[in-house]
Amino acid sequence: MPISALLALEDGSVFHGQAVGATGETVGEVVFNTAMTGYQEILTDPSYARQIVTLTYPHIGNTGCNAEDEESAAVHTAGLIVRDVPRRASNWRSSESLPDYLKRHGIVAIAGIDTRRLTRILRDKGAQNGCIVAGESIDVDAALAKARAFPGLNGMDLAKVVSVDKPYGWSEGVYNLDSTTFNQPAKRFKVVAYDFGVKRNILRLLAERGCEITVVPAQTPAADVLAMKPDGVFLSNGPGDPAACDYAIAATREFLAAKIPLFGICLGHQIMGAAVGAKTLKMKFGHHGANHPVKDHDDGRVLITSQNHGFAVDGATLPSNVRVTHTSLFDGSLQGFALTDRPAFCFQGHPEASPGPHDIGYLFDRFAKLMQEAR
Ligand SMILES: NC(=O)CC[C@H](N)C(=O)O
Repeated sequence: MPISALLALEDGSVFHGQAVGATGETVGEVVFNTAMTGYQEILTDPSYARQIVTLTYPHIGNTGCNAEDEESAAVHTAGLIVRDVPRRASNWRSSESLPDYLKRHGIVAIAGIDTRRLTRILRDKGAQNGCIVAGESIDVDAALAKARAFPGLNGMDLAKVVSVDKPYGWSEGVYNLDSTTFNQPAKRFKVVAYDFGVKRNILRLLAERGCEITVVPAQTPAADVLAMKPDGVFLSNGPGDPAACDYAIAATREFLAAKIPLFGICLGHQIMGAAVGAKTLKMKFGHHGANHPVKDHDDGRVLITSQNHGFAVDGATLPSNVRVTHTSLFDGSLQGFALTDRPAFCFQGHPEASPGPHDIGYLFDRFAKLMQEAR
């Protein structure tokens, strides 16, 4: 007999389904992601902390789970919602089924609900706070009350929560063709990467460009980083509200003043936006998927990108020493900018996403070029 599960949203919607992960309960902000593959990368992306993800693609778990596709050492999503988990996983790399993987990581998940209805609610009303309960006895009213009691992500500083305690080094490049060992590229640049919830493939793509990387905790003061005399500083992706990361915004201002090459991705982009004086805002339902068209204003190309953000930098509030480099063709929102008087630029989407489109991977080359030119 399957174990029952329930999803309750703050707007009063209730969905009945079956448990496909751990039993228990979880609360968070419910968001939808339109990627057809990459569920394991999504689950282990620290940017999803305190968020419950529903996938719009109906069959999730087809290729099972493996040890290589993890974007961090833990599952960070607060919960998972899917339409259907296939009974058998089939892939040569699969070492565990998705339900077993979720149970082993203690992640509460629900399947068998109408994810199209759920996604329409999230599109119409905006991301909703929600609660999943999985187990033998479920109290609907208690689940609704828990969904409503979740404070929401506005004002929540989660970067320092998911970050590391101590600095560590990273030198692995991308996977070799055997898919289990890594390339070890020659090192040309010393880079300090702030871990606000960094994904491993970002570090791999930096290493692939010749970066010898020291990953540092989110609250590392800029003076400590500058004392390491890096060629460049990287600001990572991460969960929560960028405006709450005052320590990171202050550090970024110091890096800008020092004219050190600077590259930010997603939360890092938002932190750079706040550092130059722009406002950040909460989007209605955000961008979460692997097929988002983005225009590069330098050459007019349209690039397909991976995205995962619920906050954004308000393009109307950028100062005059900023050049907009990328715009979303879904909603016209700001996707990237560069400073005109500093070697600093950033991107809102995920140029490293794997699996996912590689169109925007040239941004890593741009960072390497900035560091080369600064020598
Ligand atoms: N992927 C990220 O870095 C997300 C940034 C931020 N937490 C947001 O939701 O917009």
